[in-house]
Amino acid sequence: MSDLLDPDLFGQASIAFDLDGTLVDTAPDLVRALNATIQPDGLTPVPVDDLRALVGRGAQALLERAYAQQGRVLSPDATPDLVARFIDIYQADIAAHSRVFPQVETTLARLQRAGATLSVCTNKPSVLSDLLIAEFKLTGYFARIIGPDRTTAKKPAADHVHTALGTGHRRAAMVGDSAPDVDAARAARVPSIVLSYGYSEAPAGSLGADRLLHDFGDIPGALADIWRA
Ligand SMILES: O=C(O)COP(=O)(O)O
Ligand SMILES: [Mg+2]
Repeated sequence: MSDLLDPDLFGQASIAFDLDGTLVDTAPDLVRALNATIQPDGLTPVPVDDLRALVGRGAQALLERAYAQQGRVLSPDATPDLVARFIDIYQADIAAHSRVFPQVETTLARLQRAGATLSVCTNKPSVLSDLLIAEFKLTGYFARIIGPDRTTAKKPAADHVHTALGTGHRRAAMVGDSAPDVDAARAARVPSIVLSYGYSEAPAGSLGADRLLHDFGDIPGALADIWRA
């Protein structure tokens, strides 16, 4: 495989990436922080394998879903404190056991070298996203890191994808792992790629993305196919 991507194709492209389950395998630290947050409230620990059904719609949804899974209702009054507690615990050791997925860094570097604008479009709060990306020394790859608090409406809303992509590009794409990513891309009228290893509640192949990939390194080839079609 040639390392050089066609600058005519990629040089005018803007590509938005989801974070949890797409760029970084954050499940071990998310589940540790989640369990430390909910156990004092009498809930039983969530196994890491159950996390894929809970992640993808932000920190508050993560907690609400964990409560619902155990037949408990998270009262609106208690929610802000609980979200704050979760964020504190998670932030304190955000990258203890999380890992960047294989091929992410080399692929981002190839896309960047070809002139593509790269961004992050995540439902993870921006303060956590900035920190996590910095911990793994990936900040320099991204023109923008857009959490739900840096746009008018979060994924699956089109606005989130538009804010991440910016303006002035001729080609665009959204790369993610779950329904909010594909639905936001569709709403923004942008092609989507889904990585099968992520945290989708539904089977990744059923989400309706333009391409389903098993390896992050296959993204440039898939984008070239999509954009040349
Ligand atoms: O924090 C979440 O729930 C989801 O984050 P993501 O959008 O990067 O997958
Ligand atoms: Mg995700």
